[in-house]
Amino acid sequence: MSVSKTAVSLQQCAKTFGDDSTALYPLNLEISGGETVVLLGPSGCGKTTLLRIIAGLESPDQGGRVLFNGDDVTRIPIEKRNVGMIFQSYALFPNMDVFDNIAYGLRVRREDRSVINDRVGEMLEMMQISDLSHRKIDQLSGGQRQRVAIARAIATRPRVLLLDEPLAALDALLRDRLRVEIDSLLRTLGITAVYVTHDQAEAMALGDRIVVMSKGRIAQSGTPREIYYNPTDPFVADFIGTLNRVSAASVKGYQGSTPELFFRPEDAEIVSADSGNYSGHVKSAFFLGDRTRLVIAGHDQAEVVVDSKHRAEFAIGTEVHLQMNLDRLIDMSGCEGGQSAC
Ligand SMILES: Nc1ncnc2c1ncn2[C@@H]1O[C@H](COP(=O)(O)OP(=O)(O)OP(=O)(O)O)[C@@H](O)[C@H]1O
Repeated sequence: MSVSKTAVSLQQCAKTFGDDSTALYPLNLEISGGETVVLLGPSGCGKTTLLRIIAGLESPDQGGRVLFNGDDVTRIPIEKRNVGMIFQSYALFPNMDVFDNIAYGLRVRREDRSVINDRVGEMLEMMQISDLSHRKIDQLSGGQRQRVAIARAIATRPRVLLLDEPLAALDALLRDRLRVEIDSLLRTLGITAVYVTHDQAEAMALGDRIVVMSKGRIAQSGTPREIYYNPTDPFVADFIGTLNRVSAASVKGYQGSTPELFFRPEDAEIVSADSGNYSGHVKSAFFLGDRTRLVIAGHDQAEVVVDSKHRAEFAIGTEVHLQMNLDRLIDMSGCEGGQSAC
């Protein structure tokens, strides 16, 4: 990532629909040039509303301001903000072919024919759809349509690219492939991007920074690693990945003073009966191919999730022993409201 000074700045942006439906409480967010910021959170937390405020499709409530490279664009409509948008639903023109869809924004700007031809050619090549140039949109697969939508959004070289769950409608394999391509595209072009998703894996893979939202507020903002290993908000701790919580007294060999210990599934392994520092019995087991995800009812009444790489099957009720890596415990002391709130 090559980031430069602030490209997008949201200042005290709030949004209330009608009299009392608050989608966003006043929030501040600075996005650097070239940075990919992922807005992550459950349905209804305000991600799309925030994206629409950046786009100019919604105005923030009185007092909120949106700045692009230091210029106040709060009152400037979407068509004059030079943003590119990509939605889950593609939003392509069905009566035009692929070439004309990609060329659309350039034509609106009255670019020269040669500029349009060159730029569309470049986009077709970049998205590997040159052979589809004269196909109609309804003759394309979902993945191909999304490639066209991406090409169309970046053809005008937008100041900010806004993506709202662009991969949500695609099957898992295609989603993975396009995610890799979007990542390399954003990095190659150095575009400032804001990407909305409720998919953690997508957020982790694509974000230089993840902004986790909850009920119209920013719960935490940080790099994927910061968010995963140092959650500072109870909601984030719960929402990102799986976090196990056991009583310290039930863990053999633990000598610290914390009453409860928190750890990720990957930081414990199933070991033989005479070893390990924690035990319980198998409550459920899900075979996932490369591993089996086990839910273990601990002897301290905790419910613990771990992954086994063993090929053996685990019958419900089997006694299992875990070795939890005590050097990799998640420190929840920074969690607002203390551990009891987490
Ligand atoms: N035009 C509108 N009128 C009234 N309420 C709205 C409007 N748009 C959004 N809301 C409300 O604002 C809240 C935030 O919606 P928003 O679409 O931003 O959430 P989201 O996090 O993007 O959710 P999802 O992941 O389901 O798309 C929701 O409670 C929603 O019902």
